[in-house]
Amino acid sequence: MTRTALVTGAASGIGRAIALQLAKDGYNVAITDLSHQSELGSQVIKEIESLGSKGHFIVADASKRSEMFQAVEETSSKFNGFNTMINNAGIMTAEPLLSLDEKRIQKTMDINFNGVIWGIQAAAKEFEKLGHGGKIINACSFLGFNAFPFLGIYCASKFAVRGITQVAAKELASKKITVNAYCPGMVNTSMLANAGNDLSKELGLTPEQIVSTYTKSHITLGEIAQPEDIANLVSFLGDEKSNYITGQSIHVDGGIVF
Ligand SMILES: NC(=O)c1ccc[n+]([C@@H]2O[C@H](COP(=O)([O-])OP(=O)(O)OC[C@H]3O[C@@H](n4cnc5c(N)ncnc54)[C@H](O)[C@@H]3O)[C@@H](O)[C@H]2O)c1
Repeated sequence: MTRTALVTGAASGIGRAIALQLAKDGYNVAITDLSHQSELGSQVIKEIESLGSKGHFIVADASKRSEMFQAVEETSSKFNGFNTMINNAGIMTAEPLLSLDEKRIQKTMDINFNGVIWGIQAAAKEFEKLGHGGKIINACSFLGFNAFPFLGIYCASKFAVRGITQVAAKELASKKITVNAYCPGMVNTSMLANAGNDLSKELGLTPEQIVSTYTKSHITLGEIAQPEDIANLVSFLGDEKSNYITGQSIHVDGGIVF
């Protein structure tokens, strides 16, 4: 039977690469993103279809519980099944700790952390309704293990994703659901470009200098990742070859050493 996946925040970046990889793997792929990304989302669906798979774009805000439940239900009914949930949507927040305000903390946690919880809840309930287990895969980061100055709330949100991934794996094991996370390092997406711009003033370096300095000093393989590098790990975590892996937050970062 054809497997079905839902990937959140997949109109661009790592989510798009995951959606395309899963299409190559033969999945039906639904993707979500925010309404202003609809055009890009529709393009991703065309790319999925050109790979011979079925795609479906859903406008849904990952930080809204009801929209995540609706997106999962829509995916399941559209493709008559549902096996794999990828909680990918996330935002970067660069701000000195001492000037972080409630709004920025709330927004970052709402998307990066609460969004993962809504995705876990919605997927687990749907798997249960369908009478089988499934796979849940969350976006963490090397910053779910390491502190980086001026990225405090982003780091905290990713430490939290790592924690909830372990808890969810324990709570959902009896339902035959595995829960894991991918932890990219620096990946060539708009998020990295924006982070470079935002950190430029704080670190006194140009965005290009930030990336090249940290690449040289911290990345064993000496280069940043492409989104496809992350998608390859997610492809494995979605496959039955990874059935005995759960609760893990797995590095895919070119060997980042802090
Ligand atoms: N790029 C990196 O270097 C890097 C490193 C480690 C972890 N990550 C994580 O990987 C994930 C993807 O990152 P990326 O680099 O592709 O980011 P990106 O900014 O390039 O793309 C993120 C996508 O998510 C969408 N999105 C944002 N908020 C959303 C919301 N509330 N609901 C639905 N969609 C939303 C955006 O519109 C965009 O299409 C994120 O969780 C990020 O924290 C990225």
